[in-house]
Amino acid sequence: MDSSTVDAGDTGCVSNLIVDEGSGVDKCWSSDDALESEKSAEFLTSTGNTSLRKAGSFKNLNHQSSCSLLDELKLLNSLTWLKAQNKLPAGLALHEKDEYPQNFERGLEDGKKKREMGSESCPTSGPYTVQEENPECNDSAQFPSCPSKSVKTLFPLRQSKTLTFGTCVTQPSSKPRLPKFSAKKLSRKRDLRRLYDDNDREVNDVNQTELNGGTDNCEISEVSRGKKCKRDFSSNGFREFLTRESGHEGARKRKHNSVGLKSCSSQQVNICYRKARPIVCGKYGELANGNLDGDVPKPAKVVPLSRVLNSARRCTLPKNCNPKSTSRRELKKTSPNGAVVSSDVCHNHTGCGKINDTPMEKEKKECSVGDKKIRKELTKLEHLGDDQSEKDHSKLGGIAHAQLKLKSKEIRKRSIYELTDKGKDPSFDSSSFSKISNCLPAKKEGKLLKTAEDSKLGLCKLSSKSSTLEHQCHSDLDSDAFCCVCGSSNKDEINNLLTCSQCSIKVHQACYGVSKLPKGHWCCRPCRTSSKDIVCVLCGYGGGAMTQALRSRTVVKSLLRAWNAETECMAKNKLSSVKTLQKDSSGLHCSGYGHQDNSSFFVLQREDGRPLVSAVCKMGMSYKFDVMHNSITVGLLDSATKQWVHMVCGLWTPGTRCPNVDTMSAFDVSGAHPRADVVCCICKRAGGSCIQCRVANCSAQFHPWCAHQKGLLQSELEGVDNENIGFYGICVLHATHPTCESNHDPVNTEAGCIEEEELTCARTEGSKGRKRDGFRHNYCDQSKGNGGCLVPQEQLNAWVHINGQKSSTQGLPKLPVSDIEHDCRKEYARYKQAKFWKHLVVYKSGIHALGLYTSRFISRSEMVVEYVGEIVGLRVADKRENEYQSGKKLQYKSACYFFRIDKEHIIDATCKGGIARFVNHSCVPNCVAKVISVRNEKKVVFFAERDIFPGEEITYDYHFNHEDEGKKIPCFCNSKNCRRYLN
Ligand SMILES: C[S@@+](CC[C@H](N)C(=O)[O-])C[C@H]1O[C@@H](n2cnc3c(N)ncnc32)[C@H](O)[C@@H]1O
Repeated sequence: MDSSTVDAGDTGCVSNLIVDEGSGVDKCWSSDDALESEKSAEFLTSTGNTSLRKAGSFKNLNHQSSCSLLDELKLLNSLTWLKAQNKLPAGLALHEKDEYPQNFERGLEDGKKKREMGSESCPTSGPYTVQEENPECNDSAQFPSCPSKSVKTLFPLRQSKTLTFGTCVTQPSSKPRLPKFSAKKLSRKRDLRRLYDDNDREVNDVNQTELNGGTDNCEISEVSRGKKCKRDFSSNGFREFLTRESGHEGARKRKHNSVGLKSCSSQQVNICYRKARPIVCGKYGELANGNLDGDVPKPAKVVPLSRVLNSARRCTLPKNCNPKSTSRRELKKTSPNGAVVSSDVCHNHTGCGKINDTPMEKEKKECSVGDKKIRKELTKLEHLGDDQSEKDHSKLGGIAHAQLKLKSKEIRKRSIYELTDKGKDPSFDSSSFSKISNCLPAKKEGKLLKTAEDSKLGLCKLSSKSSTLEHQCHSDLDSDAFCCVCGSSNKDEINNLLTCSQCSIKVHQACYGVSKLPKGHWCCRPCRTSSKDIVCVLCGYGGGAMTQALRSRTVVKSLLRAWNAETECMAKNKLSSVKTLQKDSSGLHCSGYGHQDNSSFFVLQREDGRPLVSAVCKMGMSYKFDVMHNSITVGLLDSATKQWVHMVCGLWTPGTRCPNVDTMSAFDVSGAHPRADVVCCICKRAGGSCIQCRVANCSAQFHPWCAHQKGLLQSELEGVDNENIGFYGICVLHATHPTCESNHDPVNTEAGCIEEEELTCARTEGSKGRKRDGFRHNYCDQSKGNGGCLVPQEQLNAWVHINGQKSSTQGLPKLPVSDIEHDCRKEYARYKQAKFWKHLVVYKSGIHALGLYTSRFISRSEMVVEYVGEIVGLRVADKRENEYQSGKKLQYKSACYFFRIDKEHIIDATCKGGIARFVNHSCVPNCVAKVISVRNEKKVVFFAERDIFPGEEITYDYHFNHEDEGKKIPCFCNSKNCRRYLN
């Protein structure tokens, strides 16, 4: 049992402390232990990571907070001394009762004795003592980080918390008299405040414990005074100092401040009152005064949020701005000088072309400088071969070409956006589709257009516009050079973008399995084999990069069945129409039904004898005949005909395999299970292999190929060691309106819930609620039929193989890092750099007790906040949960601050945590929580699911496990589609 004392240094927040459980002995250890360099330490500090350190490793402590505390104390001490010497600076008064308390040491001694007698420690006298920055510390002996002895002589600014076996036991401070300064001399206070620099607010401990300890909540303070009061309230001395400074007026104001929602006077800019913390009482969490010692509660003086927002940085929407047109991309575009500026700054530019005020300008500068810095840092990392580096990605092939893919992704995002907007617009035509169909070879574009001519949504229609559209498609193709598989235009010497000399499609070597750069012309496989009119056996569409399909009989049959179902339908109901159509279709005649393996279909023949299969699509009430002549129909009569599959369909369709990992020259599609009755929600055609939208409860199904056209495909690294890649698709609706209610599919509801719950969720009330523990480590089983699939190992091998070959000369092989993962990390770095948490405020919530609000515009997919707290194992979490439930602290009983990050770990933000602990649940949230990995550390990060406007409360879906009646927690999210219960 190690009796090391650990210290919370840094800036007040003991975030992501890792409290592990061992063989009966809980250990606290620091994630900083894993730090390899000073730089990493800095990074962690700036990112608000744990500051716990084992005893003996305090060398690495960030002295910032202990120094600022020290400085404060020194200052007070000095003032006392100065007063004794009659040398107090002019204008500064120090009353006797405010002087440095001489009884402090006695208080310390008392406290120490008590602890020695075991009265305040955990019965098991845990081996570690965790000192929070924020809680008051009354024992300098537990402050090994304080370099100066003077700490020992300081008055009890803090109340310490002993964390033993995962238990927090509050040690009441020996409350000595605290210094009180003249109310007039606020300038001195400013000096003092300077000691508390405008540091990372998120990393401030927002511990809202101590009903009687009176720790203020820095975020609450911020509500009323914006930035001014937000700094380290870890020091009660400082608070007291400020409080008393305000003199009688402060006292008067305190009367109106009993709930403590607002601890800053609205008039006295720099004053924060020391208040009892608000607590959440009762089952539904009514706010109550934290002071339970008989004070008559006074009504809270609640400052209107509008005022808070006004006093916070101004990020108001320009009047003429259309909220819908605020995607980051667009905002960036509208920046008048063309500079890349952060979204909130750009926001002011949107439609207005001017910046409102100087702070905004400053912010803009900060942000763009921040952006630059991040970019620089990332570039540096990339050059250094960091695992996030783009170069490594590119080594792995087009799929992993994150940096430039980002560009292409953004283009896609915009395209989706435009599509959606236009989709709503009756004037929408397929031009948007053509814009994003840039991977279609010019030659084959027309083919796709033809085959999709009857679709109602998105696909180009052969109409009077068709020539224009095709022309547009072609010109898009001319200007862009994107890989047909991954969508990236990136290329490098080891992964070239090849162009087929015949059909002009472009593919990365790695995406198509071309390990050697061909000398001279290169041809794709269908062109090499002179295959004409080929269509993919999985989706029925032509165009794009294809490879051979093996064992395709079943899928072909299914496709034909789907087509034929429509034909049959027509035959039964509209036979006369068929005849009419036949007559109308020059050069065609019907050879009647064909039968093959119990499935029947029309076989139509041209006059020259070439076989055709008819397909009929509904077009309103009439039927239209669409005759196709393609590799599938030809294959009906000639079994030697080669069948083909899109690389994209091969990769994204569950059940396919790639037997030849060297060349990816073929996919075995026999494992795919197309359903003839499933209609693709993008092209509206039945048949082919569809995947389901990855959003839980969404029953939308679509062909991977159709989704690819719209940039709706996603791939992510998964598994504990990122050993798997999950392939997903998202429907247009959820890509553009993530919060939209899904089509409720009763068949898939349960599965959807399981998946969603296992994604990222707050822990349920009660440990036995962890029915389905675990983050999605392995999608193999769960994802089937739910939109996701794991790529078979062979396919992965293909990528790794080609990379391996290259990397033997070019560097270490690395698994591809998905775009999303890369983007998340990049976004995380950007967020930290720009300190975006500064725009978040804690304020009374309409949903429950306190909530987190934004005072700036946050565009969709931006990082909003990180959920920080102590990382504990399940056993510790269970123990704590019991303690919280049975303890005195009411707010712990009624609110859950646990967030499960994976099978074994939970972030407990109950006692120590960041502002994300105030994020309430909503059934229609504006954020989504994701677990991302930053330097091998798991982080829980909230990303905006849609644009969030200043003044909106931040919410996410808790995904609590379902509980039986009686244990249900009513939901007060007030959303239209509220599920009524949290669990
Ligand atoms: C992490 S806390 C959220 C912050 C909390 N409002 C506070 O003031 O500390 C989570 C708890 O808030 C409450 N809560 C959050 N969202 C809620 C909702 N939509 N309806 C009812 N209670 C909610 C639940 O008691 C839940 O256990």
